[in-house]
Amino acid sequence: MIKVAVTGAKGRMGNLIASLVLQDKDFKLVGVTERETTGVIGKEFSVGVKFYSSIKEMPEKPDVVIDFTLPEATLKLLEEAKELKTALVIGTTGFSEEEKRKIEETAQEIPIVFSPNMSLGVNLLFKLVAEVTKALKDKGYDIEIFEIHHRFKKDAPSGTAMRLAEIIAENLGKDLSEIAVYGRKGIVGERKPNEVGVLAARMGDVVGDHTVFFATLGERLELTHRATSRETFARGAIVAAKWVANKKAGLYTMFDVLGI
Ligand SMILES: NC(=O)C1=CN([C@@H]2O[C@H](COP(=O)(O)OP(=O)(O)OC[C@H]3O[C@@H](n4cnc5c(N)ncnc54)[C@H](OP(=O)(O)O)[C@@H]3O)[C@@H](O)[C@H]2O)C=CC1
Ligand SMILES: O=C(O)C1=N[C@H](C(=O)O)C[C@H](O)C1
Repeated sequence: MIKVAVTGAKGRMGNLIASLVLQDKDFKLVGVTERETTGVIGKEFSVGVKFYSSIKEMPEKPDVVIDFTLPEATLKLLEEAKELKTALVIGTTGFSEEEKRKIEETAQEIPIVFSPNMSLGVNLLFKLVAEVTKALKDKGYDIEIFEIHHRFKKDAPSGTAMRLAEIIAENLGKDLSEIAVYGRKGIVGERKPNEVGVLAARMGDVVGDHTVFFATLGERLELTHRATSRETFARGAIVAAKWVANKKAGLYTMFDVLGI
């Protein structure tokens, strides 16, 4: 039985994941967290499972913590997980480069699965985009990334769009900070050959759409993934938690978990 804790359990992802953990016979949910100020600390999430403000307060030490919150909450969690020697599954997005380095450092001491998107479809999209970028490099194709998410999303562009941009830059042999263009306005001039546009829209209840365009004069290739339910991410996180529970320290992605 794997002991699991879920952070941000009042949130869209945290709530769904904690519910799936409760239904899974391989897991025991030992506690969930929320912000100290929410007024739920000490109250029951479900029968026998309480809200805590830290994983350190839980009556049983979790083997794995699943985290879909905010960067500031994840950074605090890194310290606590290091102290308790607990594995982590991090789905949170919106980290700065420095914050990502902190995750890498912590993974020298504990096993961490870190991925901006836990769905199989998006992880295949990552592979496809790498292949197509390599194949079209230096052949005059413009590459642009579009993403759409629900009106409640806090970070932009999405973590997935940023990962797509990194994959494209890696496969072009370029530094992303030198080629990324985040939106356009005014007399910006003609498009430069190596620009990679990253554009974010926010509307309604869109779960998560990502398209990468490869366009040249006379044709356009579009690779699109549309998530229609958050279960696709939540189920990916559950698979990752089972996978990482007995791994040695290291930084892993969903490629490792899914074996793709
Ligand atoms: N990797 C993936 O596959 C996916 C990643 N995500 C990412 O997951 C994250 C969460 O998304 P979503 O569930 O929609 O967001 P929500 O805002 O619905 O949920 C986040 C939850 O975390 C809580 N929280 C904030 N700070 C703390 C803290 N210090 N301790 C405990 N809980 C805290 C929030 O509370 P409060 O409301 O008070 O701030 C909220 O309940 C985002 O970064 C999103 O991009 C989302 C879907 C898939
Ligand atoms: O906030 C969301 O909802 C999502 N966030 C992730 C991201 O930023 O890439 C993944 C997914 O698209 C949903």
